[in-house]
Amino acid sequence: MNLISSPAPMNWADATAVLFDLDGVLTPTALVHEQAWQQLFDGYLAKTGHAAYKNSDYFDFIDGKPRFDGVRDFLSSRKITLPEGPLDDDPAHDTVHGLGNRKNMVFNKIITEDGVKPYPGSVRFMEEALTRGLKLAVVSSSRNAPAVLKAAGLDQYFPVVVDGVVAAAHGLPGKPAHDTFTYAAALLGVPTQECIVVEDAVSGVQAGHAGNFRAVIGVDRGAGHQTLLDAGATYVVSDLDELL
Ligand SMILES: O=P(O)(O)OC[C@H]1O[C@@H](O)[C@H](O)[C@@H](O)[C@@H]1O
Repeated sequence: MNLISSPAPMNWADATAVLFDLDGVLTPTALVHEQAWQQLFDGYLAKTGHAAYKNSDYFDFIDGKPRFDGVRDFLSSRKITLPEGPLDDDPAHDTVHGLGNRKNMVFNKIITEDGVKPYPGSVRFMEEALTRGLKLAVVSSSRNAPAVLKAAGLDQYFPVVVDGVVAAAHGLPGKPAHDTFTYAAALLGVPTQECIVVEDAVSGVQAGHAGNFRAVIGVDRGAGHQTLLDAGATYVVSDLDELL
């Protein structure tokens, strides 16, 4: 068990890049994902007569994973097996892809109506990294990452974005596997040992821990400090502002 508490200020020595998760790290959109998943499974479970969805289901089975892995892992926690269906399956269909696409409609409706404002502390941390000459990448499970970055006005900061679409196109396994972070480091041309990973989800912290990275900063937006430490975070903060 890792019990190191957060250093303040941040020790940037020997780091040349920061690999940021997006939803829940740079933008509060993890909450929108959480809400969209809840709406999806509230409807599906009530219709099919299963026990109701719990808040903890998101953190236990879905948080930080690629969309369809989230569907599969939640369904298997309830011992429900559904056909996969085609990737672009009709959101009305009760298949893995149909359910995932149904959730995506809810997510996009909320983002379109409400817009996206980044966490101010994360923007300050990102700017500090840039001032120090570090390279930046976003590594997100989400297929919506480019649209969310644009809506938040952050797209120009990130020359490398490894999202759910890029991962699928290159056959990279999603978080908790480290491969998407490792791929982003390669695209930046930086050795993984010089990269700092920043993550809010257990699956994302596990991904950072599984790779050979310099440090994994856990940002606790609801997963729990100790849970993130146990998943392999080097240290955990409530907001990246604490490190400046
Ligand atoms: O459905 P999308 O937008 O492709 O992405 C799914 C996942 O994207 C991640 O970034 C979120 O942290 C997850 O919790 C979410 O479920």
